[in-house]
Amino acid sequence: MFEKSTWIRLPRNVVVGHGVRSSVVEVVDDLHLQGRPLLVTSPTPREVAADPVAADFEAAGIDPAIVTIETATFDSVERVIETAEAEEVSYLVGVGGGKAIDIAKMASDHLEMGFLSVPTAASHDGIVSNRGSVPEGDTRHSVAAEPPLAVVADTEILAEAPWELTTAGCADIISNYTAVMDWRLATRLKDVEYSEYAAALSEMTAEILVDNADLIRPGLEESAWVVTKALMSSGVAMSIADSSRPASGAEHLFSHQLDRLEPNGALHGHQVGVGSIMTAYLHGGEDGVWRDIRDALASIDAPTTAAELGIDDETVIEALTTCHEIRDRYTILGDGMNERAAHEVARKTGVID
Ligand SMILES: NC(=O)C1=CN([C@@H]2O[C@H](COP(=O)(O)OP(=O)(O)OC[C@H]3O[C@@H](n4cnc5c(N)ncnc54)[C@H](O)[C@@H]3O)[C@@H](O)[C@H]2O)C=CC1
Ligand SMILES: O=C(CO)COP(=O)(O)O
Ligand SMILES: [Zn+2]
Repeated sequence: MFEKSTWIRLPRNVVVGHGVRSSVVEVVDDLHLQGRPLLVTSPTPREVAADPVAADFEAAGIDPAIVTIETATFDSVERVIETAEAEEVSYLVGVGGGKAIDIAKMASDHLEMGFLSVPTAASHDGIVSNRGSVPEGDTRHSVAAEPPLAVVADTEILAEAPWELTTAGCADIISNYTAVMDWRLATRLKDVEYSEYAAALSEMTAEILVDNADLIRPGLEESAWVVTKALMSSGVAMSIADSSRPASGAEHLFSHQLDRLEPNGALHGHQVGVGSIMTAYLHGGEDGVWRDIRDALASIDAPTTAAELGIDDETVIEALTTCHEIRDRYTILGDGMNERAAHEVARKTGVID
């Protein structure tokens, strides 16, 4: 008997384009959401977009509450939940980079409330996904969370954000190549659940981005458009898989470990990009696709070395040799690299000197 079932949760409205920030209230109306919103944001995105969105709500006769978080932690999720309860809000709007959006989606999951995603940076592929990513102690959780009811991505805001945020988003997408390699390996060796559709979508997204790399240039609003569409497509792949597997493999474990070792390190996307160069080497050796990944990253101004990340060589080696312990996710790192092997891959790929 065929007993398989799946439940894919995706946004109902996706609004992307120039000036669409001012459509948030209209989108709320289209979704028939009633009552007060709670805007969940972080300091800079608050100035850039959350305060203007709050003003749009006020102009429409809706009184929004607002909470500013600084970190992507369970404490922040707790603070947002407490604020939502105290302010008696009916739905949440995450306004910011990956951290604010992750916190909003996890809090709305707990509160059983709808949530809208309003990215202010094209820096990560959590804009649409139904996952949150949060560190706790020695580990990094990939938490099931509420997917957004709607995404409102204003390309004018995204294009005006610092350029490195956009290149980080590109690198987060390029890292899908190695994430999918790890996923297929884990399926073959450990029989982990696998979706050919999600894997294909994730790879195709990376491919389209790389093919359009010449359109990705600072100051071009079209770049924000190309990158944002890729970030959404990658997020949909995660939602189809109901796992971050299509977009997160060993290169993400490496980045998550760097976050622990060097809390003021580089952007998430930049770290996973450099990780991806090295894990591609581990998968394919000298003749594998690691050079293509490195060149694709370089072509969109993303870092390809530890020095460009601003992280010292020793920390890279420590992260490589310990990051398999971050979570129970089988990857090309297996049960861990030893120090000599880590030096070898980091040197051969030019990540360290
Ligand atoms: N849930 C998921 O599926 C995914 C989650 N993530 C998570 O997202 C986080 C990384 O996202 P990021 O956006 O890199 O981090 P972030 O949210 O810390 O943003 C990076 C910086 O950009 C600033 N910023 C944002 N918009 C700006 C604007 N318009 N102008 C000027 N500054 C602006 C922020 O204030 C912050 O300082 C990590 O915690 C990562 O684990 C990443 C990918 C997928
Ligand atoms: O960053 C992600 C995908 O780009 C997902 O994060 P996790 O590695 O925590 O699942
Ligand atoms: Zn990522």
